[in-house]
Amino acid sequence: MMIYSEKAPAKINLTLDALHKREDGYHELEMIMTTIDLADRIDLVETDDGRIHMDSTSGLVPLDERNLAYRAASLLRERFGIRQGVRIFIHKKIPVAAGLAGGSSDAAATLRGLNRMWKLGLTLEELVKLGAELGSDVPYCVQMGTALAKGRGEILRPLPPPPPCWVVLAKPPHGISTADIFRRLDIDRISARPETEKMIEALSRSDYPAVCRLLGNVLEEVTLEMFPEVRRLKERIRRYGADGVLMSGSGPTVFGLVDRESRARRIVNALRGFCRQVFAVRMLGIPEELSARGG
Ligand SMILES: C[C@](O)(CO)[C@H](O)COP(=O)(O)OP(=O)(O)OC[C@H]1O[C@@H](n2ccc(N)nc2=O)[C@H](O)[C@@H]1O
Ligand SMILES: Nc1ncnc2c1ncn2[C@@H]1O[C@H](COP(=O)(O)OP(=O)(O)OP(=O)(O)O)[C@@H](O)[C@H]1O
Repeated sequence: MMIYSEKAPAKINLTLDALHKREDGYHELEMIMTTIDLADRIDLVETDDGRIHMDSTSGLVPLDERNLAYRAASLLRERFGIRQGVRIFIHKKIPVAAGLAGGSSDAAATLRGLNRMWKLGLTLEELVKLGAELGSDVPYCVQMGTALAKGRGEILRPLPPPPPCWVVLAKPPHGISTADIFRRLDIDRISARPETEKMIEALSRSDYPAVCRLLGNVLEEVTLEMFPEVRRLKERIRRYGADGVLMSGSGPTVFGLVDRESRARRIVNALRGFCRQVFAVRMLGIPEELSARGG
């Protein structure tokens, strides 16, 4: 029995800007995302019953067609007339409904893995296009690394990786509905927008202080207003010594950037009493680090 394993890493937003609301109800976005060393693992095994089976170490993810990984498999089966079935096992490490693109990354890893298993011969570009049919974050998750994403998230431009540093993440206990946060966003009342171009320049110079200073996310105001504990968590991470702090995606996960592992560990220990899900991980913005399969 052959197992096809794929690593499904989480992302964080270094910037997130919403330019306007579109006719299709989605928001025109401009955001910089980078991959971090916090990952699910997807194991795929072929079955001959022509069905999609799902299982997971987490009780928090749906195990039917509501799961984005299920939908990824279903999309490939229909589009390419595949008869075989598949058993998808998700080893869940990424917190659910956290703003870290966990479900999207699982779907992207499923696309990559099934492309190998079913020998579809699809290029990364073709997989990115298929990913766009599944969700706004899926195209980026197919590609991984550091990228500027525009449109709904499907127009991608690779960027240089962030300077080497540590990321401390804290996820408050409740999950957040992305749709809910976008619904409450008032585009005309955004008080501070990230300077996307300057962030791109900072990445090109590998300028760590500038990257920390330029972190920005227009959804933060909305989420912080709704959940004061997320604001307090953010303040705490800064107080404990992070060089830059931001909420990722629509939240509620908040992250801090730190230049040394010892400082990252210290912040994690200080946060433990306030938050159950705390992690210190490295950025994975470099392509060689991402090409290692499995995990
Ligand atoms: C906030 C981010 O996480 C940033 O990375 C993503 O843009 C959200 O990505 P996602 O969870 O894959 O999003 P989807 O499942 O496509 O959309 C969830 C909901 O978010 C809102 N949404 C999402 C993306 C976008 N560009 N504009 C939107 O308004 C829509 O109401 C949509 O119904
Ligand atoms: N494979 C999956 N892993 C986690 N959640 C999934 C998965 N498939 C579907 N879901 C559903 O999607 C919802 C959002 O979960 P997810 O962890 O992807 O959120 P997120 O990290 O906020 O995503 P994003 O940053 O892309 O908005 C969950 O409430 C869950 O019911």
